[in-house]
Amino acid sequence: MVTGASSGIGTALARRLAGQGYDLLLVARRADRLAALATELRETYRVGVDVRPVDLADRTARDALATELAGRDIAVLCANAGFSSCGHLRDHDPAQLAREVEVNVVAVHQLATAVLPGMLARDRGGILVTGSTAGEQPVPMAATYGATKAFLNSFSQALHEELRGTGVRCTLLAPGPVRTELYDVAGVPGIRKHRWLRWLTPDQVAAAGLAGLAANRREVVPGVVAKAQAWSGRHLPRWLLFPAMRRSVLPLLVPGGRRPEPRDGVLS
Ligand SMILES: NC(=O)C1=CN([C@@H]2O[C@H](COP(=O)(O)OP(=O)(O)OC[C@H]3O[C@@H](n4cnc5c(N)ncnc54)[C@H](OP(=O)(O)O)[C@@H]3O)[C@@H](O)[C@H]2O)C=CC1
Ligand SMILES: CC(=O)[C@H](N)C(=O)O
Repeated sequence: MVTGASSGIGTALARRLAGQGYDLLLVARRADRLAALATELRETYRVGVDVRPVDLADRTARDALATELAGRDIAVLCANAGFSSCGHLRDHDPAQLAREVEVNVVAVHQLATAVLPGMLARDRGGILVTGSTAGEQPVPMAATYGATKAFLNSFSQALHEELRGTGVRCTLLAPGPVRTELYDVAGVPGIRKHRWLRWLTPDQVAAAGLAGLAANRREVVPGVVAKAQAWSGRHLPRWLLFPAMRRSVLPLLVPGGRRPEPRDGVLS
């Protein structure tokens, strides 16, 4: 099962799993994209593909999905769907920020806890959680996003350790910059012009994540930039890290490309 299969890393995960012969259950909101991907995967790899067009921010729809999953033999859960709000927190609709928490955090937690008992009963299974290097430090201009990813990075690594000695595994996939629609959704498409971020493709990230899950690794941080982000997020004191972020990535996280000024308060 792959959430966020209609785009980016999720589509790449689905293609790679289909290539390994897995039947698939694809989840996202855009039914047309899921249907097109399902057709492609059935024709290319001769696997069975079901689609569930579900808004993971919708508790009722999510409950129904979780109930279905709890009753099915799910071999691999890729809890990947997510999105980011970028810019000042004060400029965002609180309801949309709450949806970000629902999709990025609550849905991942709910789906993982739904599949886990069945996996443990079969003593077999894998959960790949797409967190982020953004979870390794607070991220001004993406405050909600960074906090949701901090939850995922923590949760998935803790679960990895809890599952030691069982046939079930959990791996954190913590990418850095990946060339996907995430930045269009966040209103900062121009960030992709910045080549120094050494953008990875969704397929490179999906391949690394699935290889890490197969090897039962605690975490996978694909690429040089992501490794540098993760290291600095974990080890640099905030008084050094925040000024460095102000000079590098934070101005790129402002919708409309406006450079944040010191008078903006949170950045001064
Ligand atoms: N791109 C990057 O640089 C990085 C991305 N990540 C993470 O990777 C994951 C995948 O993102 P990425 O591929 O980059 O971005 P995309 O925007 O390309 O894909 C996001 C996916 O999440 C799905 N999604 C979003 N909101 C919902 C919702 N309410 N209900 C169901 N599905 C939803 C989208 O489907 P639909 O719109 O059809 O519902 C889409 O399939 C995310 O968790 C992201 O945080 C982590 C680090 C870096
Ligand atoms: C910009 C980034 O690298 C970050 N990992 C993200 O999650 O978007």
